[in-house]
Amino acid sequence: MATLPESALMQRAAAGLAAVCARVLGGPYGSRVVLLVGGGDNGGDALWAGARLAHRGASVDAVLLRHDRVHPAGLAAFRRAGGRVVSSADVPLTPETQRAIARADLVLDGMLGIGGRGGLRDDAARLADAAAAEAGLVVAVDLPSGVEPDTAELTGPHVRADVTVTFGTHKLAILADPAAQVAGHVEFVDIGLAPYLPEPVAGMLEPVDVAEMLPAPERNSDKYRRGVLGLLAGSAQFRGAAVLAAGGAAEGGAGMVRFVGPDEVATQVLNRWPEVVTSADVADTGRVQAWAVGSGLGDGRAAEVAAVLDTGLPVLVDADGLRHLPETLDGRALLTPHAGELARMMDADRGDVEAHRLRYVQAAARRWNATVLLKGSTTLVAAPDGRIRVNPTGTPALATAGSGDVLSGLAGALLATGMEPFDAGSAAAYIHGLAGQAAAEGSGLPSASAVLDALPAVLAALHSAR
Ligand SMILES: NC(=O)C1=CN([C@@H]2O[C@H](COP(=O)(O)OP(=O)(O)OC[C@H]3O[C@@H](n4cnc5c(N)ncnc54)[C@H](O)[C@@H]3O)[C@@H](O)[C@H]2O)[C@@H](O)CC1
Ligand SMILES: [K+]
Repeated sequence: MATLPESALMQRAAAGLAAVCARVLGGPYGSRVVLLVGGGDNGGDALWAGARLAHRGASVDAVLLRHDRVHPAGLAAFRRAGGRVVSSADVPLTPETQRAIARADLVLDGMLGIGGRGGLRDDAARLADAAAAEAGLVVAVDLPSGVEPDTAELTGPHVRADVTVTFGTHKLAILADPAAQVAGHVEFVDIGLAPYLPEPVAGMLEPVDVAEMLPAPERNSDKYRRGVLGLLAGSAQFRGAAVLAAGGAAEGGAGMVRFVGPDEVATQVLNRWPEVVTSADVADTGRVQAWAVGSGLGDGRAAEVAAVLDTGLPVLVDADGLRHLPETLDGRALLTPHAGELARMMDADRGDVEAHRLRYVQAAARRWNATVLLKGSTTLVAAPDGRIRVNPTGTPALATAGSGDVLSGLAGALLATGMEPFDAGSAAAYIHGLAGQAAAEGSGLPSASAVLDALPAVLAALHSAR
């Protein structure tokens, strides 16, 4: 801001914001727009964008949260463009403002942005409710007002947006749950901040990042170059888990899978994946480069999990395997709990974990000195050194039995190629999410087997993105 004329950044933000609004309205001419305007620069963005929409023929009303604190230049521009203020001093929610919201094609939420803390209060909360209940589209300016910008938590009343237009850089609150769940579709407006931004607190992979992480299939590849995975999964009770995890590894590019388990499970794995080699004991398994343990293991089997952890190889621990973790690990493990499993590991309440996903995943990574991948609608991956990645792919349709087993085999296969656990976990979550999306396109609510079937095409597309 110091290098630019006054309000230059706000003008860039408002121009991008107005363009998105115009697009979602299908053209602003003749549409009704209501601005909810807070006292800070977030409100200023809304007023400047409202002025642009009014210039293009929209009928724009503004509800000011506080008449004594409003962006002065933004308000002046809004009035010059023909915009009307429909609230009266310090009474934002009147029958008139309520009517305006109910009639609006689009409500632009400019109450709070990155300066907001602690949720919406009183009138602001009631305006958010009115917009959610009655308005057409709700477009949030920068962030849905009331969410916690830096922790992605919901600590009080907040806006529920259909679209969020964010400026300059992505904020955690629009990437990570629970806050991301109220952001709707996210549009990014570049206002030229990139050279000035500090190191990011979290990363998000793009297709080319994942493609570059994957080992290139080489002509002279032998199975050890592609990675050999040891798999300790499944039980008499949960045989399918072993079949799906083996499939995740086999379809995920493993050079070979060495399965350990009781005969009745091994038979079923072999029926589906004849390329798998089986043995009855961890000690009898031939050479492997990484292990995946835990999917469908059931209770017990602690000694086998301990034997795997003792090998000193990179190990992925999933599901029931997470019951048998030692006090600490050696930094080479990848733990893949869902919120319920993480709650049990941390002796916490599941609801508390869901409300503070970022905090818990980082705490677990520190506590076990391991990379922790927390599954869920937005998967988070935390390294013990504090790095965080948020996974952008996936679909709610992935919340299906066996989907986690596929992920564990796939992530294990990537570990076996020599990728560090942080990369293996985040790349696997990315690929698994894409496979879920592809499978959902086919059938709406795909089974875990359908996700598995989608893996080869997704991997082939990523390889060609290099
Ligand atoms: N910083 C930048 O480079 C840019 C910022 N822009 C906009 O400016 C916004 C940030 O503006 P501000 O820093 O003025 O802050 P906000 O507009 O987010 O919030 C205004 C003020 O409200 C108060 N407040 C905090 N929590 C509250 C609560 N729960 N209830 C009521 N009041 C509360 C605080 O004093 C805060 O400073 C961004 O989100 C973005 O929309 C854009 O104009 C583009 C450039
Ligand atoms: K906002």
